[in-house]
Amino acid sequence: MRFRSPFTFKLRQLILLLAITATAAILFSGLYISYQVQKERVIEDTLKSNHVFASKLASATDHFLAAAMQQLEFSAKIIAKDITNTELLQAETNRLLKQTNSFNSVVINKLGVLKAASPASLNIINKRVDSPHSKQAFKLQRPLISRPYVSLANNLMVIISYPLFDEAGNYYGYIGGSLYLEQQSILNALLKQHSYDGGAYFYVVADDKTLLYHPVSERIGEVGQNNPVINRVLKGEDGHARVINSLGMHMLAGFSPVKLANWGVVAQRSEVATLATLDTFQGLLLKRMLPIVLITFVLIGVLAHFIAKPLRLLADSANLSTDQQNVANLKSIKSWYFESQQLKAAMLEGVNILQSKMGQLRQDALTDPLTGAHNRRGLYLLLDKLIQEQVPFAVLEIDIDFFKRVNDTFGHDVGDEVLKTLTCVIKQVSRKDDIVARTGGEEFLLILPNENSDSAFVIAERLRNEVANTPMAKVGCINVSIGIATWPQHSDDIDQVYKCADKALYHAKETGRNKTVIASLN
Ligand SMILES: Nc1nc2c(ncn2[C@@H]2O[C@H](COP(=O)(O)OP(=O)(O)OP(=O)(O)O)[C@@H](O)[C@H]2O)c(=O)[nH]1
Repeated sequence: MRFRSPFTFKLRQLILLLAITATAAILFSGLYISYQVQKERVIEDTLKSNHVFASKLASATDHFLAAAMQQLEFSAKIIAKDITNTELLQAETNRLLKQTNSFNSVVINKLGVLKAASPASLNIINKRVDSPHSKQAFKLQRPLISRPYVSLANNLMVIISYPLFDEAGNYYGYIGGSLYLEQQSILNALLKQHSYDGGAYFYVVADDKTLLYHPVSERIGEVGQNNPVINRVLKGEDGHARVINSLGMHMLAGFSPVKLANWGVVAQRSEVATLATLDTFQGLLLKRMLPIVLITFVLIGVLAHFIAKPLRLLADSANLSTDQQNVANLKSIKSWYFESQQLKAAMLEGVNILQSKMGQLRQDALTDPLTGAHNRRGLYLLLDKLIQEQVPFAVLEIDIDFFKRVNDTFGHDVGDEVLKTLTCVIKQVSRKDDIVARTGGEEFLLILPNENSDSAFVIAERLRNEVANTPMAKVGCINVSIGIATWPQHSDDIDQVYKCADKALYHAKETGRNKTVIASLN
């Protein structure tokens, strides 16, 4: 039995392992790479679209502010014609409110006294207004957009103002429009109409980082944290960036400045929300691919089985046994690809060589090397078979007469040639089923199956005469003496039969040689 380590893998398992590992590696690395590429793409697209959105909104806000400023300029020109006429001032502020619908307007003279307001409120006309914006407007005497501030009526607002000069060019004050940030205002209405969906939103910041607009209205008026995107947009930069917002979320932000007011618009979407669709898609892809992957694995398994089968069968037959069954098994293995065919051919060749070598060895073990006749072991094997099959036979013990003289006279080599020639003569006289054996120096046995003493005697005499009439090289003619015994007539013990034949031969020698003697039956 061959020893097999418990850690020895079979070829089929290895092919399977290799193929499945390779398939899984290709599949998952493909999925991973495609996910990464798509992720980068989606992020890039989102950043760009957020930037485009922020740019459009910033441009719309710029246009809105420019238009508001133009309206104020137009009113300023009308007022300049009769600047002390408070009715005219009131009429103009009323017209402005009506024209813009939610653009509350005021006229404030250079002393800070409110001269007209729409919607009109008796309580505030002729009252002093002391806002930072007024001070700046009086000082700069030019069109201005204020920073967000809390008004007397506790409203968070932005003022857009235009300077008023009389026809002589003397500075009078300014006409201003207020935009309420927390309440419904024309600015709010403008921004709200640009809804942004899919988890995206935008906000607008003033130059002091105050939130002018935010979808969560409670946050309007809040001063922005140290947000890099706000910092960049307030520096006038236009672009996009990945940023972490105040809640610690990774955001994909596009930003664009509102140049006229030095405000900034930021449109952003969380990275998680952006990639959620991609994750769902990837999950769906994996789900759809799973049956194909499983089928592939099954096919790999079947293929691995067919690839490994011939090699496994060859390995099972690789004991180089010359047993016929093993050789037949080896021949029946279907080697359907080159390597297994080569291996099978090599193994069959090896078995053939082994078979012929073993046959030769077996033959050598049973044959006399000088004459090619059976040796004693070969003879016994064949006799055992005859005895087993109960085939009667005669034993002829043949001995050369005075062979010593041949050796002494002509040498040992010539003696060897005589032994070989005698073997040929014995074989010529005998039949196919007879057994020729050399059992001693110049002693031969000829076994004649199915012959009795009498018929064996006739054959022995024919042989003796044939020998006597066959000249041997250098030596000339020689003679042989023959003793005959039969199995089972003389004895059913083969050794006893030999002894009988031996006795008969001895008798032939004693009584003059060159004769045949049948052993007596007693
Ligand atoms: N050349 C040769 N001679 C052998 C071989 N084996 C035995 N002999 C010789 O055979 C001879 C047998 O001689 P003996 O037993 O005295 O018998 P013999 O001379 O034949 O006389 P008888 O048998 O009594 O007629 C001896 O000289 C052996 O050396 C062999 O293989 N080759």
